[in-house]
Amino acid sequence: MSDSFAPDLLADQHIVVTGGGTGLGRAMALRFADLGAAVTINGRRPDPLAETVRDIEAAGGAAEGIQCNVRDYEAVQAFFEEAEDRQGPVTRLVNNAAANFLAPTEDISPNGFDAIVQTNLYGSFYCTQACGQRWLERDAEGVVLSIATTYAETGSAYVVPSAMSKAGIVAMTRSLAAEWGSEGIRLNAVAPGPFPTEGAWDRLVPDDDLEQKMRERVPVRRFGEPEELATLASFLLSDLSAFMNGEVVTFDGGEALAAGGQFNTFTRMPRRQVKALMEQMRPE
Ligand SMILES: CCCCC/C=C/C(=O)SCCNC(=O)CCNC(=O)[C@H](O)C(C)(C)COP(=O)(O)OP(=O)(O)OC[C@H]1O[C@@H](n2cnc3c(N)ncnc32)[C@H](O)[C@@H]1OP(=O)(O)O
Ligand SMILES: NC(=O)C1=CN([C@@H]2O[C@H](COP(=O)(O)OP(=O)(O)OC[C@H]3O[C@@H](n4cnc5c(N)ncnc54)[C@H](OP(=O)(O)O)[C@@H]3O)[C@@H](O)[C@H]2O)C=CC1
Repeated sequence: MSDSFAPDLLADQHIVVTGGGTGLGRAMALRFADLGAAVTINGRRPDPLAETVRDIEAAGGAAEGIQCNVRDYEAVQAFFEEAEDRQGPVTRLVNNAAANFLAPTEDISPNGFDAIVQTNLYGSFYCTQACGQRWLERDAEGVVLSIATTYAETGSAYVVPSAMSKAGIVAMTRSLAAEWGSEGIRLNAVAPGPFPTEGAWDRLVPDDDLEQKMRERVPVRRFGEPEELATLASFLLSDLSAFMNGEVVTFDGGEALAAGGQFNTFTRMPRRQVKALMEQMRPE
């Protein structure tokens, strides 16, 4: 994808992308490597990791894939040791790995709740803390970018463990932006709207009809493209955004805002019809 970033925007960076073998994580890993970064990705399944590493290397980039379950504190410690042994000090972190499913809240088992919250919230904390400890010890600057959701702010029916854990990630981002900012460590988050990845769609979009309804909720009448998110993430990890700290950037084609406006449903009607209705209501 062409963009106007300098081709070496992320040179000299070693960027960890959790869950970087698939979906949005993969798109970010590919872009970061294209902009000169050494990239280390993790995840539980070896095949997506190997495929993404292969694709990055084929494009001339540097990448390593290391299996890791971010729910496991010891595994996260071992992952960062291994990542730094292979490609040197980690300088940037993207908390992207996540778990989610649609479920009536009254039916969620303790294990189901744990699977989501431990991946999203604990996993992001373990990785962020591991990086923060290293950067503080080394007196090194660093940047953490976490992938949240728009419903971290509003809440959402049927994805309660995800909403709870993403809200926790936003709280971590804002808290550590204050705590570590003076040490040269910045933390920001992106709150994406719908991006049709296999991982999300298999678990969250039951059929074509609902997919169409989801699309119509977005004012720009389309879903996001992973490459668009990768472009924003590249900016947020680079020094171009050096003054941005503790921010949550909504990236959803206007979907979340539109959901709240009292009269936004009029935008689903043909504009000519809306104008006629409004004309009728004007006083003589
Ligand atoms: C479109 C707008 C987007 C909105 C925002 C999107 C946010 C996202 O996060 S999209 C990313 C989606 N990607 C993933 O979720 C990838 C990772 N997911 C998984 O690995 C699984 O889906 C997982 C979350 C279920 C975890 O898998 P695993 O660790 O292998 O665990 P188990 O299969 O053993 O299940 C654990 C536990 O959870 C219960 N469970 C699984 N699926 C459901 C379900 N659909 N409804 C209710 N409960 C479910 C399962 O039964 C287990 O509980 P117990 O039976 O009590 O042991
Ligand atoms: N797609 C969308 O519409 C939206 C996505 N998001 C967020 O974007 C991010 C990426 O999602 P997306 O690309 O769509 O979905 P994916 O399912 O493709 O991505 C999730 C990734 O996380 C990895 N992962 C899951 N559990 C663990 C674990 N315990 N340890 C390590 N890695 C794990 C998965 O690999 P593996 O299973 O091999 O471990 C997978 O690579 C997530 O944070 C999601 O919440 C937010 C809003 C909207």
